Amino acid sequence: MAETIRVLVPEKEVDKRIEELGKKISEDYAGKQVHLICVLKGGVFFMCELAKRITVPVSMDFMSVSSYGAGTESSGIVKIVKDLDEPLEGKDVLIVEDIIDSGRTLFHLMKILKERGPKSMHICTLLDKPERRVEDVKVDYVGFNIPDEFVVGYGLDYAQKYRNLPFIGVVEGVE
Ligand SMILES: O=P(O)(O)OC[C@H]1O[C@H](OP(=O)(O)OP(=O)(O)O)[C@H](O)[C@@H]1O
Ligand code: HPA
Repeated sequence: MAETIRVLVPEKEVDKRIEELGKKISEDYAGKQVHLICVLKGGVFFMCELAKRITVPVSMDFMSVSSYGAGTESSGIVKIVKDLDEPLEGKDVLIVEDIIDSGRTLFHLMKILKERGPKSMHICTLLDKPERRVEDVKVDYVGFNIPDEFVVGYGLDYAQKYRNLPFIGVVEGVE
């Protein structure tokens, strides 16, 4: 059977939720500058849309990480493939992710970034799969809690495809 995509969260709902998150973040960071960190590649679509809806001053940086594999299951111990350009010292940092699944990536990434002396560090994710959590990470802003299904769109890929879909979909018809 050919793979197909079933819509899980339509574009309008995603847009509306990002608007709400932008408003809440703008309230919570009133009087401050928020330093957004995008975890590439998946986080890029969400971060751009979110940043447009934040009304306090915003700065942005990007990093790319890969997990050290341990057999078939990723260990989540992250290796920095592309580091941030700017130091984090004294900044109010908000890490922006497309999805938190096992929590391993963020658990290890937070440890590395906290050592760089940010004034504060919080997490914002478009999607959260709480059922899949292995590492305990405190997530401050969540777009949608979703069931344990493999999703694509809005930055998320299946074999590097579908990142450009403007909605969240579930891949069907694959083994
Ligand atoms: O909570 P976890 O189980 O660690 O999974 C979440 C991580 O997996 C995805 O990245 P991926 O490695 O697929 O890279 P990509 O963003 O470049 O697609 C996602 O963007 C998170 O970084
Ligand atoms: O459901 C998912 N889809 C795409 N990438 C992912 N990385 C962790 N979970 C997912």
